[in-house]
Amino acid sequence: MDVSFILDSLNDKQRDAVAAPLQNSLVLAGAGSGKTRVLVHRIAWLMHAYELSPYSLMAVTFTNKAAREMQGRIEELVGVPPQGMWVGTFHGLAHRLLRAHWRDAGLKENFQIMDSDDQLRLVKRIMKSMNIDDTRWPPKQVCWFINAQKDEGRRAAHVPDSHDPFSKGMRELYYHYEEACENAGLLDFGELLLRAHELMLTNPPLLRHYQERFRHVLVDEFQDTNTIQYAWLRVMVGDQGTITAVGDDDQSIYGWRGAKIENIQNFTKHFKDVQTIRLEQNYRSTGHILNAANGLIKNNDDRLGKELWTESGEGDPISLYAGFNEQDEARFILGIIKQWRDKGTSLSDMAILYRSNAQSRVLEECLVREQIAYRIYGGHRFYDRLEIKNALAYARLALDPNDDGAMERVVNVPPRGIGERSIGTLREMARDEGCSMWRAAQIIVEKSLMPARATNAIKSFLHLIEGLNTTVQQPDLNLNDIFEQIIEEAGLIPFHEKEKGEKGEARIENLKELVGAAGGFSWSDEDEEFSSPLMAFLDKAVLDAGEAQADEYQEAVQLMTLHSAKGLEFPLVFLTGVEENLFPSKMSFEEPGRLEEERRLCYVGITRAMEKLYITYAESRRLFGSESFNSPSRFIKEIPVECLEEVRLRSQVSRPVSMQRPDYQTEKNRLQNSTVLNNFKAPEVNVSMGDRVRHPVFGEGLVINYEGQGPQARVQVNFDDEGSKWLVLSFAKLEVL
Ligand SMILES: Nc1ncnc2c1ncn2[C@@H]1O[C@H](COP(=O)(O)OP(=O)(O)OP(=O)(O)O)[C@@H](O)[C@H]1O
Ligand SMILES: [Mg+2]
Repeated sequence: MDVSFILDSLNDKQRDAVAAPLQNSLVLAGAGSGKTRVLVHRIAWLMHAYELSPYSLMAVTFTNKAAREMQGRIEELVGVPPQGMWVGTFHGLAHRLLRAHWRDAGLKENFQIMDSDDQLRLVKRIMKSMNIDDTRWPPKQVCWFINAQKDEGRRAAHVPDSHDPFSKGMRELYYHYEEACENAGLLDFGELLLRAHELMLTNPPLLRHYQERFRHVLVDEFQDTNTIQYAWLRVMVGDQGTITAVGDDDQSIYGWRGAKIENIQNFTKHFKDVQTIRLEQNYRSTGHILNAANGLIKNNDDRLGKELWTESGEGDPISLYAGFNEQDEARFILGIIKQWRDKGTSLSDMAILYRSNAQSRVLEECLVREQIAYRIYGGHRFYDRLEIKNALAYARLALDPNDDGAMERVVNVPPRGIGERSIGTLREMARDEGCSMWRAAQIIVEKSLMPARATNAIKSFLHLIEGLNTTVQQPDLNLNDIFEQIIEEAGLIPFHEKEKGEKGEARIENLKELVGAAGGFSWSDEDEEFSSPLMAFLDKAVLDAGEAQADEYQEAVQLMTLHSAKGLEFPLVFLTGVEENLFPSKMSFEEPGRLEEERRLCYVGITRAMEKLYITYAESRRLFGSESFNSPSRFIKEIPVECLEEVRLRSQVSRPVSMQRPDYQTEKNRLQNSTVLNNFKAPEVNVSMGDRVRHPVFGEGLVINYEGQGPQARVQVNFDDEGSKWLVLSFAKLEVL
């Protein structure tokens, strides 16, 4: 068979990697140099040139979206889908193993996966039942501790004993947490990996089976594997199998979550006869974008060292925009998006990237106002929304009434007269009897242990869930019918109808969307390890959170954090909020090495852009409920100046790219000359953006923002002594200076 078509569209080095013998190899290369492309072609090559069955291949990607993309690209290349091949994230693959071998893994058949929100609730519950002071041991920190241990492959019993009371307390809580998870059949994300690793170590025949099956394992984004993931890879590959890993040390951005860059160095020691290949030609971005990325990352020490080059010409310089505040930044971005859209660029080819999820709100509001479709990755994701989680909790209870987490969530949602006191009694009883809250509720009803009203309320809840339990067991009901019944019988629609305004409406729409998503869920033969489609759907909702929204293929601007942008590319990219304290984040100043990780994150951001990159920052920003004035990020200064061009909406004022805070007079000119901002003039009181004003109490300040119309009109003034305040214009008695 002629297999040259697999190599045709590759450069020499990429070919070396793709057509290498069946051996261990490591491809180390910068962004956009074709690492992921090499993996796809390598898979095709193994199937065609070496006639390996897809069944004997496993590929690990970083997100579910990347896994789907990889499958699509293989199919495009070879004409048929790679059936039988395992492609997924570490979590997804571990989960698959555990569902298939739940008994060997020491799990309950209907074990449930917890997301971080469920995990936090569980920790809080445990701490409450132990009467532990959550100011001394903040529950979030407890979760953090537990997850960090799991990332390192440590169970509570493996955590070294310590004299320090804090560590001792943490270890103790970890023990109780493990026990609670075990009893309730709950697995957090870290547990999936840890358990899958243990499953292999403790079950030699099973391990042999998988080692014989997977002749070759492929890993993308290898630089971000943590200890337990790497250990699992090593076990799965064993002595017989081989592995291809591709990665870029300059894009290691998950150190804060336990990723170990040392895995790259250890790779050549742990695997035999590793062929190392470096790729240096970048096919993604223009020269200016690439030079900016190279210039920035040079400031990091301890790099494996590589320089990217491109044949694609210099392209447009990177545009730098100094927003007056976050509103202005968003307005500017929207302006550019509309220009590109009107010139014919698809909205899906545009991405807005930010450092932290909270930054998306202002951007989203602006997009909504302008009626531009957008899709948000991460943040408040579809399956994370309150109303969706409630409906899913009902479904979980219907499958397994002993799921305490689900029970706590919905036992009184909608309110049905089971108040905090009753729930407390249920909780206590469950603890004393060593049973689930469901069982405790049954006992209370059987023995009438509570006042009649409370008992009746609990009785009707039991009745409701038993009914749902029958529903989910009907073999001829589709998933969407099941969710329709759940929503109907639990009374979720009338509950949200009572909520005022748009919020309730949006929640009802989301519930309908859930029914739609359930209807569109396909349960393929690949999922044979699930005992029911509902269970497969519930797991997917946790693991796939946000990545598989119904509108995935609709044209929409893509919004995401820099962390979720890894591996992706877009013709037009906005890198926003590039300010000191935000990016690099304030936290990164405290821990050694973190600043370098932030710089790598910036490198990831810049290298997502193919044709055009905008970098924006705001001189004042309201975020996390307070106002701050940050200078432009040091990263901007590290970009070679010839790659940058400052955008001047404010034509008369010339401002070099500088790190200085602007003085007020220049600011005033700048604002008043700004085409964007001058559309906002207070109608009744004669105050304009950029005016110096005096307030009888707060003193002098500068008008920096404006909202609303008529009597509701408000201005934001940055007072010299009192900081920033929002004032209602009609009351504020401002005097323009
Ligand atoms: N030899 C080639 N000829 C043409 N285009 C190529 C070639 N190699 C890679 N590309 C294209 O360059 C872009 C970047 O490739 P790819 O995403 O595989 O890079 P990467 O190294 O995985 O990047 P990242 O580090 O960001 O994950 C893609 O659009 C890819 O199709
Ligand atoms: Mg890639």
